[in-house]
Amino acid sequence: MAVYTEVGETELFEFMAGYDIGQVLSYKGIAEGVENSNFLLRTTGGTFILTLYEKRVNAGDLPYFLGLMQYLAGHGLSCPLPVTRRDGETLGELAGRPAAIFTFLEGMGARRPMPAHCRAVGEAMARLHAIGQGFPMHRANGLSMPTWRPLFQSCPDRVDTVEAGLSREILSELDHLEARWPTGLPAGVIHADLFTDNVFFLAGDLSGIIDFYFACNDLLAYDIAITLCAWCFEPDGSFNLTKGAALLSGYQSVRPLEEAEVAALPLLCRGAAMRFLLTRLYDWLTVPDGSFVTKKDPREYLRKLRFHRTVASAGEYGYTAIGETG
Ligand SMILES: Nc1ncnc2c1ncn2[C@@H]1O[C@H](COP(=O)(O)OP(=O)(O)OP(=O)(O)O)[C@@H](O)[C@H]1O
Ligand SMILES: N[C@@H](CCO)C(=O)O
Repeated sequence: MAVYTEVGETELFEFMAGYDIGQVLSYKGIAEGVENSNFLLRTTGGTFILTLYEKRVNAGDLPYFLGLMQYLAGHGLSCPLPVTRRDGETLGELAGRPAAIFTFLEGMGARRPMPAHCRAVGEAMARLHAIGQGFPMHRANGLSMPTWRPLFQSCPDRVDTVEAGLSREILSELDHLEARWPTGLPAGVIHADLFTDNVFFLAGDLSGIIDFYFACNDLLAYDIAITLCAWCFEPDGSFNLTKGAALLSGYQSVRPLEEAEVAALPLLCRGAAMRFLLTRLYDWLTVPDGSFVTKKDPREYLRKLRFHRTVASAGEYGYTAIGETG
């Protein structure tokens, strides 16, 4: 349940006086989500999402996240739009936390993604990348490749209790990634957490993208790698080539990949799997049981990493050059 901070009626009414979106009819905590406290807010002006930013989000990054959502929405990408207050700001303070209100997006995450969902998410990601080229702010990726070894080193000394030999496997993989991580590929704004719970569908069509709190500037193809990892594996751990092909062709219908990006894809997928393996591993070993933060199984990403290690070329993810048939 992601409501870490309770909000009293009086303080909410005071906060709402800064906005021009009508009288509060009701507000209710939202169970989903891990990082922040979210409330469904109904007013005489419509339905909104109220977000209170908790400790795991760096307040200094909020202008980038909110500015990005405003920019993307303003350029036709469907995502929550931060509502502007009477004083012209989008960020305020409520219950001692930075807080903002967003437009409500209809739809829900695809519980069992099909190839058509994968194609749609590929296309939407490419549009995000294309629009993001004009966004003037910059935020370094706080979970980029050089941060992975220190993150691993900060894990408690019990890594091998998750799986025998895991420390050794991670260290050898880090050596591999550090020696070969690509440079010079097209870069720009990436979502960096485009998992199935962050992409909404309505009546089969993609209705919007949420949760920009890992967005940053990094390699565009790294975002594709993250998304392939999140959308194209089956519950039994196998990679679904049809879904991979759909995601990549959806992406390429908007932005064709460069040869160097295609060549780097297997390595970027190993990196993406490592990033989520490590953050999940850290939480697994440090977050107390029964806390609000839902711990996700690091072994899911260990299995994905092992698969990517067997991949020799992007064709094994379903990639075909534009104009060729798969
Ligand atoms: N603009 C929106 N419109 C509709 N629903 C939303 C919107 N923003 C958030 N939600 C709802 O709130 C939930 C949590 O949002 P979000 O994923 O941004 O939270 P979070 O705490 O950053 O979580 P995490 O990073 O763990 O996914 C979503 O799953 C969705 O149900
Ligand atoms: N998407 C992340 C969690 C929060 O962003 C994961 O599945 O590990």
